[in-house]
Amino acid sequence: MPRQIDAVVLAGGKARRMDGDDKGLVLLAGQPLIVHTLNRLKNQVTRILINANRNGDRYAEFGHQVISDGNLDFAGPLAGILSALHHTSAELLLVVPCDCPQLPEDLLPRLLAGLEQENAELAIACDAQRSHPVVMLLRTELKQAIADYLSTGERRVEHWCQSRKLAKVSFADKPGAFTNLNTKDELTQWEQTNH
Ligand SMILES: Nc1nc2c(ncn2[C@@H]2O[C@H](COP(=O)(O)OP(=O)(O)OP(=O)(O)O)[C@@H](O)[C@H]2O)c(=O)[nH]1
Repeated sequence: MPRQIDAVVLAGGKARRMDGDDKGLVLLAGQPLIVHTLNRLKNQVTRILINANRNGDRYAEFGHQVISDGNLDFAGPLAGILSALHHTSAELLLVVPCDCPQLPEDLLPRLLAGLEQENAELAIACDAQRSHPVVMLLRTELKQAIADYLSTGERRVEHWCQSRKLAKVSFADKPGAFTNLNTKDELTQWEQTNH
């Protein structure tokens, strides 16, 4: 039987560098930023959750279930991942941020291949420069481990990833695939380069 894999798009941050505007909803080339990300994901998984801590009604218009961090509001991306793990019965969860408009369309199969080859608990994406720990595929059985980590007051997603059996999957052949947009200037620059 094929594996069930759900995805969560993290849009639950404070977006301070975006002047506090809700990052998933800022417009890029005429569409909310998260729509670019959703378009990259929609052919890769059957079910997508959107994790957002404000403007839930707006996010619901995109046609996917919206979840918040609950009582862990704004505790960082791991809190969003934990919330998604509470809302899935899938075996694996694909995690992406809302601000990466050029995510690879073969993200899932490549992360899955890396995870299986190394019999890892989670696989994170890397490019030629660095790792991107909020672009990951993880086994949902890690839910308790994340809850335990957060309950100690720790928040660091990369630190947590390093503490588990981790596969790093290279996308060095796709420069710019994980370009993320954090400021209004970066949105403008991206529009000028890509349109
Ligand atoms: N659920 C949830 N997601 C978060 C939280 N903080 C960051 N994220 C998400 O994690 C991804 C990377 O976040 P950053 O860009 O580092 O943080 P940000 O809050 O969005 O932006 P800055 O405040 O400008 O750093 C984005 O998709 C965020 O929406 C949080 O507290 N909860």
